[in-house]
Amino acid sequence: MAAESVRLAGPSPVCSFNGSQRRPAALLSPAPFLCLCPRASSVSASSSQFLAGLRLGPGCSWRPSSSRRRGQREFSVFAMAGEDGKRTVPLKDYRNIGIMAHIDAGKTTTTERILYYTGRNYKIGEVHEGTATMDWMEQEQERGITITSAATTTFWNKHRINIIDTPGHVDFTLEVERALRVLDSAICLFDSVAGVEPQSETVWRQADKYGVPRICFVNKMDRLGANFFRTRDMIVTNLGAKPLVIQLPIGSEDNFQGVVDLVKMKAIVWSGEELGAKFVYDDIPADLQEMAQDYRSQMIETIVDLDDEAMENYLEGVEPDEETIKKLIRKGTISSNFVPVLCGSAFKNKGVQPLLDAVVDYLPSPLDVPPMKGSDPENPEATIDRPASDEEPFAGLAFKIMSDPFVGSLTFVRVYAGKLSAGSYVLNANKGKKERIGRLLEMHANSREDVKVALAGDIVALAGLKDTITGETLCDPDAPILLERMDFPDPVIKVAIEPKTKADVDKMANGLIKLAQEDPSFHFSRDEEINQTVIEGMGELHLEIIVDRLKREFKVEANVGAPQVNYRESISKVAEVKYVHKKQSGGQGQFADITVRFEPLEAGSGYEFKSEIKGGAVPKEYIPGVMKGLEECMSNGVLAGFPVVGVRAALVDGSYHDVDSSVLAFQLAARGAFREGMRKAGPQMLEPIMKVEVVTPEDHLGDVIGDLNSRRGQINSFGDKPGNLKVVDALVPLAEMFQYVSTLRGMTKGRASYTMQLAKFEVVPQHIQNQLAAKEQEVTA
Ligand SMILES: Nc1nc2c(ncn2[C@@H]2O[C@H](COP(=O)(O)OP(=O)(O)OP(=O)(O)O)[C@@H](O)[C@H]2O)c(=O)[nH]1
Repeated sequence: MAAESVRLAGPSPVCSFNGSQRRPAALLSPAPFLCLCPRASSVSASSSQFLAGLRLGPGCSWRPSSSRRRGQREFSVFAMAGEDGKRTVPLKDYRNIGIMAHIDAGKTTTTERILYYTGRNYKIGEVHEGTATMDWMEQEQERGITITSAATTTFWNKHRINIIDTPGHVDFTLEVERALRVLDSAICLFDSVAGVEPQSETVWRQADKYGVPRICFVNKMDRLGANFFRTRDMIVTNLGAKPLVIQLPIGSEDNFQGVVDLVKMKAIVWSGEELGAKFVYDDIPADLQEMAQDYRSQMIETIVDLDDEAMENYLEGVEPDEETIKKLIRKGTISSNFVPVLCGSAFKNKGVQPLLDAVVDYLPSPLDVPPMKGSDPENPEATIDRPASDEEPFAGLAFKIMSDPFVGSLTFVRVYAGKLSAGSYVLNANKGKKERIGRLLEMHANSREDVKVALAGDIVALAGLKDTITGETLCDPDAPILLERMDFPDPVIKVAIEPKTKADVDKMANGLIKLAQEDPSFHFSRDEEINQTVIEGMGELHLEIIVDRLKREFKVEANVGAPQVNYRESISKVAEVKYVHKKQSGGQGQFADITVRFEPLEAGSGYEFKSEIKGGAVPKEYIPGVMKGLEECMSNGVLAGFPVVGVRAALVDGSYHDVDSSVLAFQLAARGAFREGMRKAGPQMLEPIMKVEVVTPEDHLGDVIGDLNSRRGQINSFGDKPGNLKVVDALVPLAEMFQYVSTLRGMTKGRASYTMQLAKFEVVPQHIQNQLAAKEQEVTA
């Protein structure tokens, strides 16, 4: 039987309740409130008994949710928008944050602590035990990795914090991309032993792209080889960022005790009791005083630069007070002048509460970031600003679709402005279609609570949408706005997949459609001629998870082929072709005459079309036919049928026939021009080249390098890591990296590890191009 206890978890106004005998008398400000009932049967009785007579403060309401956890039921009483749809937490007290880092830096572990100290969870879920709330997918729990970003909401010091925990593995980079697109700021985590790792660099650049202000948390200070200052230096050298050290570690490795808070000039020390919920402010240890003074001076010199008055006072010998220091750190963080750096050990429950304080103190609310920009769907040239306010017309972005066994599918939406009510109609501005909002749900990983209204700044899941896909805008039908679309990475690998039995055929098609709706970085296609389905994704792990989900969620047994690289085709020189499509068979004939110039574009670009037609040589109404014909061919290059990139096609001249010309005739002419033009323009195949980092004990260094060389690898640099480890940086074609994980394991007895990510596309060596082209001819013969 559960203990009869009421526990105040952390300094925020949050209570957890275990058992049903005692409860606090009042819930005075919006806060999550948990009631844990040990047996499902006692749930309704205990929750209503427990809640009866609970005094509620202004704007507070409660709603039971019923998520089942390990034989218990959990009820959360969660005050959000009041029942009347009025705001309970001012927008200035919202923080929409992401947690991002290299694989295994401790994102999920830190999020679990955040949920515990804020009272959202009544106990800490551990990644390695498969009990982390945020890693709710079976595959995540088994593998101890995050695959899909999970959203949750919690409260700290009366601030509402919406959190998205993102995956670190590069195969799931889309999840990071979409989270950054809709969040206002981020915590960037580092492993204090490894420092800034390759995937931290990638997510950092992604955050730069979206202009997301961030704070850094140097985690794992308890690990052997932990080095706060080395990580700080790597933030400068590897990320080109300006760190602002606002905490120093007290001890490290086994002796890590807490942090020096350079703003308050106090030590914060955890005794290890109550899973880190208890900590004390103390004097700075004598041996750290000089260093603390030094770092505080550096911090103050950096921040007074942002304010003339503070600078003047400082030059006259007056230090800013605590309030001014916080105000200036906030200003510099939001304007991305610097990144505050904190430290701790999430696993040993040290440093997380000050990290939450920093989120509240330094990261922006939706009011502190520039208003959302969009365009008028009727007139794409006209830009519209939609400031974060409940009074503005509703505008939100669908950033994630998740299939759900109970409600079909859930569409995650960031509300930028206005109000969204369950049962109302919104406009999908991309499709020009109205959608009805069935249910509005506030998500806590995979459990949910129904809400009636969502307001500016909220992240909610909508049930019942029919046509909306990731990246589309939902808005007030009376005030249409089109928000900027999201970018999706193109798949780099593919495998053939075949259902094992006839019964699996339809189930597989259905499963693939659902999975592709959820994940825009996953594609599939079916070639009826050779009766083959091909799935494409970001890496071996990505496709492995897709196949596993097909099996578990859609009960599809399938045979999977060997992975293959998704090559691209491009051209190396300019070529111009004239193509005449002419057919005369009885009645009306077909006539289209076009001249198209094909030009190579710079690496990394896609396909562009432009018309240089003058004097109506090709009438306007036929030009879409040319565009369509060329576009259709772009997915199927002339060498081996791979997608074509880096090409501009310019329609430069042509002629038509008054009776026999049609859009279709121009479309067919464009296809012919493509086939001829691409062959003349020096077609070539491109392959993905991966940036590979291998960390290996020194005694296996020779084997690792020899093996990389045999994979057409180009070794770029060597480095050292604590623990007598060597780091090898290399560029290797993806085609040579399949199953590398098992080779490396075998070669080094499991002591080496590696990460890789896409660096660029490069021309495939001629002999391999010939092999690929020959293979394609065999398949199509
Ligand atoms: N010693 C130590 N281990 C930690 C700390 N934080 C996390 N870990 C461990 O590191 C491993 C990875 O932690 P996660 O929280 O899953 O890391 P993650 O960044 O969410 O990983 P992905 O989502 O898979 O990228 C787990 O075994 C954790 O228990 C820490 O502060 N100290």
